[in-house]
Amino acid sequence: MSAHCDQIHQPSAASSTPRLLGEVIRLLRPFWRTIFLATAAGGLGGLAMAWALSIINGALVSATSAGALVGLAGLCALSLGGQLIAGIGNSLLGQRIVARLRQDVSARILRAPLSQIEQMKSPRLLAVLNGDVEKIAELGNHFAGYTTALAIVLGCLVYLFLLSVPMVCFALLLVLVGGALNNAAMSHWLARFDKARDLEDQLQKQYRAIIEGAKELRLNRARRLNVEKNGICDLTNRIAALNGRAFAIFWAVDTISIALIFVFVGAVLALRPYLGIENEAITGFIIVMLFAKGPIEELASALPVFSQAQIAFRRISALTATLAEGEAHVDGPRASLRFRHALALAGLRHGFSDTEQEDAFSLDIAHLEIRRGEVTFIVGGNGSGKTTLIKILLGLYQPRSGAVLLDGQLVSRAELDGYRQLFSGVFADYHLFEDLLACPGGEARVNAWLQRLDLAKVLDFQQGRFSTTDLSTGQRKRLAFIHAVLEDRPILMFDEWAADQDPDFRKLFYRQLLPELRNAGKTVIAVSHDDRYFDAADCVIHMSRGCIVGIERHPGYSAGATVSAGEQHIA
Ligand SMILES: Nc1ncnc2c1ncn2[C@@H]1O[C@H](COP(=O)(O)OP(=O)(O)OP(=O)(O)O)[C@@H](O)[C@H]1O
Repeated sequence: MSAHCDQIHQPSAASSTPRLLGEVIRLLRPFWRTIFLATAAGGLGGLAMAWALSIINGALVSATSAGALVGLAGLCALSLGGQLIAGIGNSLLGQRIVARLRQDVSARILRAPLSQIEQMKSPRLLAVLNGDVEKIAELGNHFAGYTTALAIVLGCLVYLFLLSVPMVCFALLLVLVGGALNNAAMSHWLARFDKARDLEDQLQKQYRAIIEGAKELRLNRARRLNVEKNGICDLTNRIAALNGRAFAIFWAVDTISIALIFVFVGAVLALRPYLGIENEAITGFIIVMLFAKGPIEELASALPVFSQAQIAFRRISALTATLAEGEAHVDGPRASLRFRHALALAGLRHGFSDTEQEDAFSLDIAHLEIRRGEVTFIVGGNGSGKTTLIKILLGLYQPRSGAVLLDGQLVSRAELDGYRQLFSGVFADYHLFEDLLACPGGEARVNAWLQRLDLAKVLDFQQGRFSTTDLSTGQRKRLAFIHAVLEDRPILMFDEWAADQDPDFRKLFYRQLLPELRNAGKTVIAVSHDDRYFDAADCVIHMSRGCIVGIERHPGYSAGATVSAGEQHIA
């Protein structure tokens, strides 16, 4: 165990945002073989197509030999084969990149400090996980088509070059004009896509409100109309208008670019007598230009998709940079810590605001000890800091200053994940999982608990899973209790667990379950507002405005007095 308190509790330094290009290279590097194969196959396919066009062009102006036809068939096969390999390769690549992005963002969220996740709020995280990654997936799905189109256009340019150098220069000039137009327009549509993406974060919040606030919104018509009109409708209309304008700019420029091809073809036809170029070259040009129009349009249509993917990638990159620090100890060697005597906090100070405002909440605890094998209640008014204290005790928040001590020794950063494994519990805003990862005592033990907490009639447990979590509020919390107990950790934490229970279960919790846990050698930390049961604790810590204002010990309290040996189920 480390002897340096500041090792644990220093807030991590903010990492600089990694450069976008670096991120792209990092993402693509593992797939370089697929990228190389798909690009080479696509390029070969495009060149073969251009060569085939040259044979078709030759055949139009002169007699066709059998050998030329066989060559044409071979080139068509090569072109199709190349396109097939490029298509499959790029599709697989796109999907693997999306899978990797999803894994990467999820892994960073899983490793981020809890305070960071709480600060970011779920709508922002969900917008990245769902919206932004989907935008990249969209690009991935179309990527094969784009690379094949690019290969065909490049192949056509090579063929045009072989036909007539001055005319290919003229064609390149048109490409440059088209490119410059697109480039100038791109900043306009990018700005609109970017603004629309900002609004997507707000839209996620509204989605959350209409799902999580379903009851309230049905009871309150004014609020429902407000969410519908000023929230959803307004935001979706603004997003649609921004995206619509961006696409309108794109289509205007796209039309001009395609018009340039017709201008070119028209100019060649009109100026044919004056150009002094052979007929074969002229027909070749026109065939190639008309043939390449499709792939050119496809490439142009890729620009907004690329722009949106670029914005999405920037968002993902910004999120991953924010979460980059992570909690290295989460992946460190598994230290199995033992809890023998007591947990303690010393010189602890924690707040949520970066500025030291006078009225900002601050938790200040000079010293606190939680003894092993005791039931400790943390009590106090709303907002007095009970849950914050719990999160620090469980190693979920890194306090601004001060130390968390396990059996008198500081818990180092490297040990923090191991330290957290000493606890299980039910938070006030708990999440209920449907499965049990481990089940010491087997199904029989789980079923006994379901019977005891009157849940056996509404669900059962088979093959490591509970049949449902669609239960009443009190039933869900009882199921969460079973999860916590079956994890068999030395310390159990309950944050206002009994608040949702009927009087019988409340009594069962305070008068039977807690004493049984205590008798089984467990340490229990419970946040409670049930003052009529405060006597069920060995120690009651009273909190007010972030400070401990009193510690009440009940030395005469004995669980054995309330639970007879025959009634003890937990041990
Ligand atoms: N994630 C957070 N970000 C900013 N402030 C927070 C956060 N969590 C809690 N607070 C603030 O910290 C203070 C203490 O909150 P805490 O949840 O610890 O109180 P509590 O004693 O558990 O209250 P209750 O009895 O209502 O559950 C409150 O004033 C609250 O506004």
